[in-house]
Amino acid sequence: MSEPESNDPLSLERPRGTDWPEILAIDARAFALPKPLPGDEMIEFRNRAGEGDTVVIRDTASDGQPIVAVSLYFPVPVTVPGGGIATTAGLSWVSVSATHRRRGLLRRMLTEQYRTWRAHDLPFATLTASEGGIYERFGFGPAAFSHQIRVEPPAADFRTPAPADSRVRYGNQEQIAKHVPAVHARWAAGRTGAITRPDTWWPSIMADRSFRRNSQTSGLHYLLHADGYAAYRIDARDKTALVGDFVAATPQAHTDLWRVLTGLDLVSAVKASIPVDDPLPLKLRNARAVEVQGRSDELWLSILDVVKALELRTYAAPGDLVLDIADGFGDRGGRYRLTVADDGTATAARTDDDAHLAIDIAALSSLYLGGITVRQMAAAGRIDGADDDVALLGAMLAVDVAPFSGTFF
Ligand SMILES: CC(=O)SCCNC(=O)CCNC(=O)[C@H](O)C(C)(C)COP(=O)(O)OP(=O)(O)OC[C@H]1O[C@@H](n2cnc3c(N)ncnc32)[C@H](O)[C@@H]1OP(=O)(O)O
Repeated sequence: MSEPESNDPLSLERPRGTDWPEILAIDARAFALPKPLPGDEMIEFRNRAGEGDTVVIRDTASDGQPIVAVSLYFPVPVTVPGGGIATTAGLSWVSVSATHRRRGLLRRMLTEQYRTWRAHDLPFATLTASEGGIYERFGFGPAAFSHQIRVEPPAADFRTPAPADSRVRYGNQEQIAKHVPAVHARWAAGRTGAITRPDTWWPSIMADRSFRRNSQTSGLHYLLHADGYAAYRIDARDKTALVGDFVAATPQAHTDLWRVLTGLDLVSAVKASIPVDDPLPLKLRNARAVEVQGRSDELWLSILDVVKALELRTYAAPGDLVLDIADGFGDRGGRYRLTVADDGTATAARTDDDAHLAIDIAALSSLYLGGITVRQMAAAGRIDGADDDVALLGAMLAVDVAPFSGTFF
């Protein structure tokens, strides 16, 4: 679709094949990166982008009609409470030229992307955010979180004795290619909030493309375990091991892999991003050996189709509530009845009945995976209703595992 308006030189369009080098250049500039992706990386990226939809805004009044903004989404599978895997619209590469910022171009692109998502019946949109203040106005809320940790190997004293065999081996290329995507998919299917990486993402990850590292770091070392893997690189400047991926489908794999990582000789510290409820500190005699240096919002979520989204997950307690949802951006606002049966499955429907609770779509999206509790949200004044109804919604939405996505996109 192309929509040049009569006197508006800024035209929202789908890109032409020849636009991609310019799109990548705009993106690198907007994200303050040193340079755009070269040859092979551009092709891999285009293959990913081709699975969704890209929009650009062209300044038709300028010489050469430069592209001044870009936004795209690709399908991103996310595991929801109960184990279902939902295809979400993964918004990414959102860039507006410094010359055209704060003139509504992001809003215009998102309005078009939102229209496309609704036309494709997608239940959610997701993103990883560059800044925390941008996306709530469009109905996104932070929904999964991670801890950035630092462990000094000598301080990591496991409560259990080391086995005679570590059960972990460094993998060669062939072993990595065979094992890693399969065990990642197995792990992701069992972890709320996890992203199952589409096939088109793996070539770039396996090739360890330049944008994934800097000139001071080694390539990725893959530690393989029957039920997991860890991929880390060494930063030569301070001899730290930077864990890029840590995937353990069983508690034993988690212990075995961490034991090897925290046993790396000549390494000053191991740094990783882990779920906020990761058991690693509890496996050590001194939990403070795992120093939490930061907490990030990993994955943002926006419920696009309230009925579909509410019915996709399962719930921890039965109940019946009418939610009055506010939406300042899209078409999601209104009252919905959520009814959860004894087996934890739900039905949802629009209703004219009186509401028990009022909440906006971004706050509900933040609660959806269980990364923020209803009690926290209510304490922040972002749910309105009687205490009993707040408590009931809290019991219904409760999860026993903190959501963790494990993939930046
Ligand atoms: C999913 C991702 O890709 S995250 C990456 C986002 N991109 C980047 O960070 C790259 C660098 N930044 C940019 O390219 C641009 O500054 C963007 C994309 C963040 C914003 O684009 P703009 O065209 O300037 O935004 P636009 O003018 O449409 O603003 C829309 C609204 O968001 C607000 N907004 C825009 N940027 C920000 C920000 N950084 N922080 C807070 N609010 C913001 C505006 O005030 C406006 O609010 P309103 O409509 O409610 O009054």
